[in-house]
Amino acid sequence: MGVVEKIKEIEEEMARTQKNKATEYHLGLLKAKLARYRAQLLEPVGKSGGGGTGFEVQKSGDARVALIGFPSVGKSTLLSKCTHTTSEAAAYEFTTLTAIPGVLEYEGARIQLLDLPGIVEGASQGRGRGRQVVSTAKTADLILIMLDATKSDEQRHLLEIELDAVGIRLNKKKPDVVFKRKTTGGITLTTTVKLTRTDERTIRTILASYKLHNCDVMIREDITTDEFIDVLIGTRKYIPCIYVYNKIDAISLEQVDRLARQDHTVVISAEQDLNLDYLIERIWADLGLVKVYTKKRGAHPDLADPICLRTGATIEGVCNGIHRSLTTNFRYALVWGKSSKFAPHAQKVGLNHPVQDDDVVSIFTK
Ligand SMILES: Nc1nc2c(ncn2[C@@H]2O[C@H](COP(=O)(O)OP(=O)(O)OP(=O)(O)O)[C@@H](O)[C@H]2O)c(=O)[nH]1
Ligand SMILES: [K+]
Ligand SMILES: [Mg+2]
Repeated sequence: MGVVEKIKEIEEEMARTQKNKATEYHLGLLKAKLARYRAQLLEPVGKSGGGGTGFEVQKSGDARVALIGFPSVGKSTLLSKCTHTTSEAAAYEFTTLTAIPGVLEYEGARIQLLDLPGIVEGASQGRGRGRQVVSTAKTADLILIMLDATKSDEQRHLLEIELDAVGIRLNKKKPDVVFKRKTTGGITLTTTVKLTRTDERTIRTILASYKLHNCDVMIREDITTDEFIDVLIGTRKYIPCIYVYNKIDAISLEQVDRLARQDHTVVISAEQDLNLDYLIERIWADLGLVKVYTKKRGAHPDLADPICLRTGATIEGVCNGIHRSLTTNFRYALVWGKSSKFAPHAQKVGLNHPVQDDDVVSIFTK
């Protein structure tokens, strides 16, 4: 039996099994099995297969945002509106056949916006170019799931399933679980909270099914069985996502209102230029970018031209944001703001010092 059939068999068994306390443990086992087979499905077949790889577009700018959606929802129209790049848009499906990058400039940030081919149901299982598209989504710092507001709401769920199947977890934090493999000593399982959505027996069964007989597991959050499996698999990507409903010019105000009230959702019309400024604001906010102001010795900080960096960026990033040569000639930096441990006074720091939003930085060179 091939992997696809095995997956189908497990899914059928799971559908047949009633969900209750008595079956929780058996279902956990099935889920673990399912996750293993799914992972196999995504492994590249042979050397030339490359099933798991995305499009080869160089990352550039401060962050990457990927446009994911069914054909003809308006992805290319949006790219052409928000960037200086033109991506062909047309009324027929699969107009876009490859990844097209554009640059979105906002608040001193240069954000790479990636237009991608439309995907169909089953994309993650290798149908069409879909697998390449969902693999590219994995490289994004933010995913825009683009939906046609005139079409049924089911599209949203179908896309989530495709992204979930390649290990992308949307708008979720990594589960707070510490997992350490060991060579001996058996399993030490500690929990710092009461587990209400899974239980120790299920966790132990899953560990056994992965042949993990020696490890430390510390669970610090009320996780589900699925989340525990994600931790074991370890390659999950936790990516923020905005659901973008396009073509609101073609639906009633009541419908627009209903869509706009959903979480993580922005409603737009790419063609009619409706609400695009708000979408860009939301993209910037959800990327969690950090703005840093530079200051020359004896002068006031330059508030007009901040440097934009990713959360977690360091002084080295600030240097590169000003000029490449600064890193080579770097002596030390002074920082004022949240990242200074002597705030409100400055701290003298090196290249590895992480900066925070609204910091002011002075660089001193040789
Ligand atoms: N009514 C309306 N139509 C739109 C809007 N945005 C795009 N369209 C139309 O939708 C069709 C598809 O647009 P595209 O930008 O090619 O869509 P796409 O998602 O890139 O399509 P593929 O590349 O084929 O996947 C075109 O006929 C556009 O004119 C909008 O805001 N309102
Ligand atoms: K199209
Ligand atoms: Mg397109």
